[in-house]
Amino acid sequence: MKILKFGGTSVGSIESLKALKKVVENNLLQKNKIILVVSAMGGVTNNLLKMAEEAVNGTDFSLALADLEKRHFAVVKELVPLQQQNQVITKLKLYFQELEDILQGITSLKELSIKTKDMVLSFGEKSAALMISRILGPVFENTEFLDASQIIKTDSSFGNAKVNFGQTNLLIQDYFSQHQNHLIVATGFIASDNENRITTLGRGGSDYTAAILGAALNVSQIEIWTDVNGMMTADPRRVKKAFSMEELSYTEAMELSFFGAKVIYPPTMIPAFLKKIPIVIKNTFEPDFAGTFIKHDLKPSNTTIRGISSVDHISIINIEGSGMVGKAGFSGRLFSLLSREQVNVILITQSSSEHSITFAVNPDDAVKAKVLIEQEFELELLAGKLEPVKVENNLSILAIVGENMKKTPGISGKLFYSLGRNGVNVVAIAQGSSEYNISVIIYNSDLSKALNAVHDAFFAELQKTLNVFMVGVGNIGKELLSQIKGHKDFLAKNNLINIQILGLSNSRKMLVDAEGIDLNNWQQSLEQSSAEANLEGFINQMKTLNLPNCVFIDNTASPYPSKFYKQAFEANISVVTCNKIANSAEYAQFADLKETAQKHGVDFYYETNVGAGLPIIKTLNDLMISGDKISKIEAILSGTISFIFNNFKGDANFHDVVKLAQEKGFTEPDPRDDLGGVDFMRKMLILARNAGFALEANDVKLGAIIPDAAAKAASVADFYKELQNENKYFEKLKNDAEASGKVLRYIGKLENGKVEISLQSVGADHPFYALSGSDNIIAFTTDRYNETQMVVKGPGAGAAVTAAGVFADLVKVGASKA
Ligand SMILES: NC(=O)c1ccc[n+]([C@@H]2O[C@H](COP(=O)([O-])OP(=O)(O)OC[C@H]3O[C@@H](n4cnc5c(N)ncnc54)[C@H](O)[C@@H]3O)[C@@H](O)[C@H]2O)c1
Ligand SMILES: N[C@@H](CCO)C(=O)O
Ligand code: NA
Repeated sequence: MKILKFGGTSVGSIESLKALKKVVENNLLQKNKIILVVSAMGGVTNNLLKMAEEAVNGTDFSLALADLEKRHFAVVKELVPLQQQNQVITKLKLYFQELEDILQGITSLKELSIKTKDMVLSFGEKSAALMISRILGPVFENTEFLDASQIIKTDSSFGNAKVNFGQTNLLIQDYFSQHQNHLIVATGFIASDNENRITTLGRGGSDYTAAILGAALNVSQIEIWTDVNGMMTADPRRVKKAFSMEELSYTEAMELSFFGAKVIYPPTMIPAFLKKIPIVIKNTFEPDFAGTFIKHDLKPSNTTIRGISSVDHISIINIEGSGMVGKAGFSGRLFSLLSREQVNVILITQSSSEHSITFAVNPDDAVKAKVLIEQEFELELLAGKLEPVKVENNLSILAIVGENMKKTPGISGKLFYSLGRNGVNVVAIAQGSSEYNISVIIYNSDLSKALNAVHDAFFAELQKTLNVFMVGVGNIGKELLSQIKGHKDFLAKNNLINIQILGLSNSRKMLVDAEGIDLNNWQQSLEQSSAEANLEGFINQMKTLNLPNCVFIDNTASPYPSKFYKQAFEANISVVTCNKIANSAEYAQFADLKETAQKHGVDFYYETNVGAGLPIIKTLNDLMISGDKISKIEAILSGTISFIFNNFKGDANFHDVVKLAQEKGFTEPDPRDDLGGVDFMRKMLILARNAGFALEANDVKLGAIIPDAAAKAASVADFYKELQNENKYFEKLKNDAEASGKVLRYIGKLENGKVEISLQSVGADHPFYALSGSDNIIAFTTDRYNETQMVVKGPGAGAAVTAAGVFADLVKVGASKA
């Protein structure tokens, strides 16, 4: 035998009642013996309460009452067979007449006791159960309505009555033994006291009815039919990746729903729990969903936590002072005061110095609690033994829950790492020694970010999402987006990293879409965006969305985005860039950026600043962190210039070779930066700084490659014009070198903390002689790589290799532990 309990949303409309009927039919088809427990139609309980209040205030409740009737009659007309409709409507009319009499009584007495409220509320359950029993008549002949208030007996604490189980169990067993061949549709929530006055069972009362019946009758299963797919791993309105749990223990259900999860209210399940009756949460609107099982004997789970619960709005009250230290009775006095005055304490933490106690309450109770405490401890406050009581608002609770957490080290580490890395400030912490639950109090504005970050961190079988905002979609940026598009699925599958582009900007337009930008037509979307580019606005939107695992990518050559890196770090957003400007401006800025990123536990990756995708920064960092000392770096770090010297052969024209380099995407957006040496200078400076030298740009001795007139041309067009004029000059350079069997190379050197870059002719004996295409080469001489240098060589410019380097940096952010 099974109990099927249907909540308000499952009985709230014609559609849902049709779905309910299907569920019942399916059960009967499978020859299941079932008992139904139903709530009032969705919204009816609140309407009844409102009517009662209108009645006591002397306002007119007749419209609301008429609405209530209409709602029920509409269902009857649609779902009850025609020949029985009158009979049902007559019965319902009797109920509503009785209800009206009571409401009128309330109006004349101007008094609404909890006792009367219970009576008013009972009409919601009674009308629903009566109506549903008639809807099911055609499905099963012997369908019977049961007013369960007749067999569930309680004390007289109206509003939240205590069940007298001895008496109740006998009455239940007796009733059902006499109705063995019936399909019973019972009211939830209502009961009666010894004088047969209606009582109600408090929060989650209909679930409680199901559990009471189930336990008394020793059923094999209790099904709670609702409008969601079971219990979810986190609040699905905030965490898109939340998923339904297959099963969980009673303890876990208890912990999870203590904060948040509204699917069931587990304390009501205790009768079932004591008898080890499994409870299944099912979806009336998706009956094929298997459901979430709450039971004993669970399968071994592969996750350490079962789920994350949260309470959106709480306030905390903090009491501290010397008056509390070592005072055994202090917390007793405090908490019995709060309990006596019906202030529900959600969570408590106390420091081991006993100097302070912090507890969380509903925001509605905060002021009341403060005043109560101030009265109770007036003397201590006056004597300065307690500090003034502090209330803090706009807070939330996030709790991770799971029985597997017990005796598993590393869980709190993971929790706090993911919160910390995402810049979520933890205001207070509580963990019960049962180790089933770690709760943190955080700012409400951080709750969504925190929930998503923690969900990503613990459900490792799920992908972690990187939320990316990118400025610069030119040569490099465009290629990067195409690489991401092509490789996204692979990363999701093999590295569990899901890359979402939420923001794009070029120098004209910008586009931010919190749902993610479709990479199949990003160009069109950006072009059609109504938002003009506005970097400050872009950054603000990125910060306001406050997402976890957020990354800002700068693919521009502009100094402007780098002004925002620090703000990004401060908002716990990582930065990945191929733009060299930030790291080659003043040393103080470079140092500050590195320090800020480190302080906020986020990443700052710029591998492509030097040698594009070649592992140069990484190699240098590896040498440094392993304690090696760099004594010399020699390098060719301009892909453009390499390409030019490697192709300026035979009767090639210097101007045309430079043009070709630009067309191939090797040059900077402004090729004067390459030919004038600035780009190379920046790279040497960045290397020197990463090698530990606090150098500035003007410490670099920069030798020229091109005559001044070209280097200082007012525009790119002028620059190319100048190059045409200088062809002879370059011919001569080349011929002179060739005459002595040498080639031209633009070489940078860092030695003894000094950097110089110069144009040299080198012979075949020089390691940099044989270089082709746009190759870079870098040779590190260090304490450990002394006799033979460590050399990295390969293509050091071009959209494909550069974008790949940026991409790898991005994935590195995703691969970090939180
Ligand atoms: N070409 C290479 O091989 C290579 C290698 C390593 C690093 N890089 C670096 O890559 C960066 C980009 O080079 P590119 O060739 O793609 O440049 P590009 O001119 O093709 O593209 C630059 C993009 O940035 C946008 N942009 C510029 N200023 C902006 C602003 N203030 N706000 C928003 N968007 C802005 C432009 O609209 C454009 O979309 C440069 O910093 C360059 O040094 C290039
Ligand atoms: N313009 C640069 C790109 C790589 O940073 C070069 O030619 O080396
Ligand atoms: Na590199």
